[in-house]
Amino acid sequence: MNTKRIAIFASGSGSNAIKLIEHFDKVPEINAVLLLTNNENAGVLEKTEDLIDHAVINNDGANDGSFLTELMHEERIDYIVLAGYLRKIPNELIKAFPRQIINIHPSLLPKYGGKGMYGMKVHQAVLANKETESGITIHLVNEIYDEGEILAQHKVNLSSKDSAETIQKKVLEIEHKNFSKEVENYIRKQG
Ligand SMILES: Nc1nc2c(c(=O)[nH]1)N[C@@H](CN(C=O)c1ccc(C(=O)N[C@@H](CCC(=O)O)C(=O)O)cc1)CN2
Ligand SMILES: NCC(=O)N[C@@H]1O[C@H](COP(=O)([O-])[O-])[C@@H](O)[C@H]1O
Repeated sequence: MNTKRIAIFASGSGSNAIKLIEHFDKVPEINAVLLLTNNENAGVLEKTEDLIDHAVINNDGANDGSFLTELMHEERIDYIVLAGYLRKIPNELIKAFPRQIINIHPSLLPKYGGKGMYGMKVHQAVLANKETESGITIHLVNEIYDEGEILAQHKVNLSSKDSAETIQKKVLEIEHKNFSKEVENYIRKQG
């Protein structure tokens, strides 16, 4: 496999982005080369300033498919990995990178997905419905939030003692454990 270049998109604290960067530091054929965020105050920026190049865009840029496509081509990006990125990926970028944009969602899709379902909102909804399990979904990105082809799911058990915060903690734990490897496996499978 020729060396593949990954861009990571994140909007928040970036714990998954950091795990991805650390993981691919040890994978010679796959390089995480760019971190893009739509949030100039994102915690991920400070935490990764010495680890990876940054692209900070505003929400107009986040909505501009041709701008994002041009930027990804300029950086010779092969795969885009969304790690807590909260803006809709424009259709033009999806068309320019078919089956090359991967997202992680903190629930067992199709439950608890779609517009408005992100971060703690997901775990609050899971709690409110007294679910006995939750988990993560790693999927390809299409034009509709959280409806792309599912690549992998991993579950966690919940009890009546759980709060939204403890659910979030359990889910983050399996994200950190599984996301990087699932991304690596998928990229290797594409050759
Ligand atoms: N075209 C796609 N773009 C994105 C997808 C996708 O599947 N297709 N996944 C999301 C990530 N995500 C869930 O995994 C998600 C993120 C954000 C939202 C949402 O409702 N966002 C708000 C804006 C929030 C903000 O900017 O603060 C909104 O659109 O009103 C839903 C799901 C990434 N992009
Ligand atoms: N729908 C998208 C969504 O909710 N993504 C979720 O945002 C969190 C980002 O945490 P991080 O910034 O610490 O990686 C993660 O739990 C991720 O699954």
